[in-house]
Amino acid sequence: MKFSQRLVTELKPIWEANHHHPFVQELADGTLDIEKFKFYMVQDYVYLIDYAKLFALGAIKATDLAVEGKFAELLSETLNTEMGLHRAYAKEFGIEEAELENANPTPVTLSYTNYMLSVGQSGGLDKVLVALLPCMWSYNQIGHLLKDTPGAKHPLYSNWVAMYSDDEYTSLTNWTIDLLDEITAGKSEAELKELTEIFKNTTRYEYLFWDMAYNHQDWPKIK
Ligand SMILES: Cc1ncc(C[n+]2csc(CCO)c2C)c(N)n1
Repeated sequence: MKFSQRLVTELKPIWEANHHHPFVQELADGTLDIEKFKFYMVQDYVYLIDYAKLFALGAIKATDLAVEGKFAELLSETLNTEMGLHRAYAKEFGIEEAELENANPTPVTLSYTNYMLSVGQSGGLDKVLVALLPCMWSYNQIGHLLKDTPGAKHPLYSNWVAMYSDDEYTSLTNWTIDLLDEITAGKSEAELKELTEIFKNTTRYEYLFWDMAYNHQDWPKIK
């Protein structure tokens, strides 16, 4: 069995919880409170600044030129296309670019990005991939799930849905899944277990990220 299939089977309940989170459901219905979406956008921008560095780590750990080039493409895609969407939203909300860039990460954002970067730095390409994949893969799935919902026609949320259900993004996600399957073929059960644990953690962080945004979870206000 391909490693990616094993991940889907083992982590199905967490994937489903992510897809059914009220933030995602209300985005689909087009009923999501705009203040929650704004809070999410700012945190996601700060998140992406660090997340993009995982693609740079992928390029560092790549053992052939084609893979190194693809990670460079993913890095550029994130910094320009994906974060471009966030900058456009921020402009619409009257949030300055500097404010976006200098926003304070919440405990969940900080913990999620630090976890991925520390795992990515500590191992080989396999660890970089399991750390970064739930993020790409789950958004691509959510993008497709939301494609035919009221959210896809919502004046504000339609661009978000279009971005994550886009064919180019789907093919980048599939390329990453295939690469993981390729480099994990023949690994021992102990190695696969360790990789599954990392994948599980970042999948759970995805849930926490929706939850943080939905509930505006931030640092305690202590003067
Ligand atoms: C918390 C969080 N998780 C996943 C994504 C989605 N995402 C991040 S990088 C990337 C690859 C292409 O740029 C994708 C799809 C997000 N934005 N925020």
